[in-house]
Amino acid sequence: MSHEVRDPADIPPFDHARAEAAVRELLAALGEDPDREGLRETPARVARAFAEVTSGLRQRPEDVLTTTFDLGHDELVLVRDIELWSMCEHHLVPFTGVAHVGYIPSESGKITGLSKLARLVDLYSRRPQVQERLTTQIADALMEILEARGVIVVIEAEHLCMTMRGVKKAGARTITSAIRGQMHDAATRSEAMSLIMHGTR
Ligand SMILES: Nc1nc2c(ncn2[C@@H]2O[C@H](COP(=O)(O)OP(=O)(O)OP(=O)(O)O)[C@@H](O)[C@H]2O)c(=O)[nH]1
Ligand SMILES: [Zn+2]
Repeated sequence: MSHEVRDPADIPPFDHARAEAAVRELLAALGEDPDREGLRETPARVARAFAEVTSGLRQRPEDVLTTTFDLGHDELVLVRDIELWSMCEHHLVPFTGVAHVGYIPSESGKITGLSKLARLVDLYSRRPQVQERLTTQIADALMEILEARGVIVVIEAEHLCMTMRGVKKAGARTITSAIRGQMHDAATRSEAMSLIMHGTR
């Protein structure tokens, strides 16, 4: 059993017909009549919805972190409270919360557009995920593509698999973090963590 994440180039196109057939089969397994009026279009709708929320499987971070400029800015850049919706790979139900993404640019000051950080969060969120992997993938992409000297990613999310079913602990929030490079420096990390927790107020 491989835990390797597959390269987007090796992932076949989304198979709408197969997804529809599977949803139809699931409805039948529930004891529902997939041909009753309210459900007739459901397999096609669910297939489209899944195509959308897994579209990140076929995207590469390089495609998103396109706009980079050398501004010569080599100090911390941090975007807080990036809304995220992902899907837990264990139950295929959503987890939702916020990501805080900060990086210390390369020596030359290679930076990216701020919206690209949110696009990166979206890209990795739109895959069957676990929160830990989502967190590290964002951090690793920034280190690699921006050649950042340091990165911090903190994600705080609520998993519907823990609230709507199972242990049913509404409000329980899971916090994960990934720290890379110079962000390991105690003073830098504590500055970033304080900005994440309190902003500048
Ligand atoms: N580490 C980690 N666990 C997750 C994530 N999303 C869901 N899980 C957990 O995955 C586990 C799957 O456990 P199983 O015992 O196989 O599944 P289950 O019988 O449905 O478990 P319960 O949720 O406890 O009812 C559960 O404990 C979930 O809370 C995630 O992003 N990271
Ligand atoms: Zn789950």
